[in-house]
Amino acid sequence: MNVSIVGSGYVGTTIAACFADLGHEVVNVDIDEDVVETINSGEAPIHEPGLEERIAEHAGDRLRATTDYETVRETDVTFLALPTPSREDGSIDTSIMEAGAESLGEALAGKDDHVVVVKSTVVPGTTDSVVAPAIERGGFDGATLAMNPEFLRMGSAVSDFLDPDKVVFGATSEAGYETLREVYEPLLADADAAVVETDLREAEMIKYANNAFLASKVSLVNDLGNICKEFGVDAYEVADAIAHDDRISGRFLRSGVGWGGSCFPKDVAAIIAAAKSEGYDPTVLEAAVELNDGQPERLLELLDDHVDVGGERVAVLGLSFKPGTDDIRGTRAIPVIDGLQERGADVVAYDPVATEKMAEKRPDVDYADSAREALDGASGAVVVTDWDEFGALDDEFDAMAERVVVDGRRIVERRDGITYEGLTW
Ligand SMILES: NC(=O)c1ccc[n+]([C@@H]2O[C@H](COP(=O)([O-])OP(=O)(O)OC[C@H]3O[C@@H](n4cnc5c(N)ncnc54)[C@H](O)[C@@H]3O)[C@@H](O)[C@H]2O)c1
Ligand SMILES: O=c1ccn([C@@H]2O[C@H](COP(=O)(O)OP(=O)(O)O[C@H]3O[C@H](CO)[C@@H](O)[C@H](O)[C@H]3O)[C@@H](O)[C@H]2O)c(=O)[nH]1
Repeated sequence: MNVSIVGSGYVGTTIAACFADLGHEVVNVDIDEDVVETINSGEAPIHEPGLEERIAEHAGDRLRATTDYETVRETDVTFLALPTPSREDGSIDTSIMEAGAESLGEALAGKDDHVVVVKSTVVPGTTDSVVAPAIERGGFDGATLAMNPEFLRMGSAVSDFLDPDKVVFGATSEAGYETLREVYEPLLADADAAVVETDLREAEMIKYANNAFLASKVSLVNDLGNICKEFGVDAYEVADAIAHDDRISGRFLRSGVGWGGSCFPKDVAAIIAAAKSEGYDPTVLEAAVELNDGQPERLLELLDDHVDVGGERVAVLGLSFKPGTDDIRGTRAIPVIDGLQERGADVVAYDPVATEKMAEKRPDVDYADSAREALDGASGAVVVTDWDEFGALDDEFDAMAERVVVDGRRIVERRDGITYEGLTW
């Protein structure tokens, strides 16, 4: 099939390269010329394992990128993979979606029909009441609308996309379902995935329910972990035991300093705001956010129990929101750094890949080139991200002025000679 994808970020580029790999002719449309050039030169505009090889193989052949929306006319179906950020009050900001949908409408004007699939995460009703009118404002009223939420994770985007546990097709007509079935046919032939066919609003809500459930699961395990800590109980032993109950499952059961990223904070905030706008207060989701917001301070209070950090050098190990990525959006490192600075500490931070991004955002922090350098002379260390290399730290701790380590991710090996505190164990 001829597939166009509007937006070449994490989602748009990943699905474009994967659809090309599955045999489709794919064009990526983006307003960013650098992104377009990068893809056309066979390189990946973002770092994801398996992406660069796929782009290198298909660019100039089954995969191309352009800033010219007119190209979508030659395709059978267009996926909108545009950002849906939060407004100040947490509600979804659809302005980028609307701008993209209007440009799409202009480009499609005069065509008989075209299937438009919303890939972005949008609150129930958006495809129908925001995207469709925007396409019409652009000048095209023949769109067959569909909604196909994406569940890939950063750091494993390609493998998550190619081997999903489910795919969700929301549509208003048989033509919409039929197109999605055809696009996904080569993927579903090899993957053991459930296919959920539903209406537009349900498809939109399934994405929020998925993220809200997982974020709340982590908040719940953090809540239980905080109780464990009060009783001197090891929350990880408890979690490993309850994980045997397949109604609970062992995934997303790692307690610690909380969840971040470009999706959980934004999406939980958006669905809370959407619920409130309809007059419903989602008590559990609000509590999940509150709990998450409190974990960095609990981490620092454990440090306070051992060191008065005012005027002291303190090492922050890990800056990305999770290992395997340089993404710092929603990272717990920011509230941890803020809390340390409020206490008058001299913060020195280290991350294997995210330092550059954090330095742009927070030039007020000192950055080290290695964990050893960050720990050198520090009167305390806090671990924010579970990078494997922190698990291998050993004599690096010997250079600390006071060997106090507070671990927010259960990654550092407890050892003789250091005062070790786990956040929930
Ligand atoms: N990042 C993830 O892990 C992930 C996973 C699942 C779902 N999602 C959802 O997918 C959507 C896209 O997220 P993302 O992370 O890929 O975004 P992103 O910010 O990485 O990329 C968006 C791209 O859209 C381009 N763009 C902006 N305006 C445009 C326009 N008018 N026309 C063409 N291109 C335009 C930008 O230049 C950018 O390259 C969001 O709704 C997000 O919530 C993201
Ligand atoms: O047991 C756990 C699991 C995760 N986390 C934290 O939760 C956050 C999110 O992690 P993860 O879900 O792996 O990262 P994302 O790449 O943000 O992926 C989420 O957000 C995407 C965008 O919507 C969805 O597509 C994915 O399905 C969903 O997992 C990170 O800060 C993790 O450190 C924990 O604290 N404990």
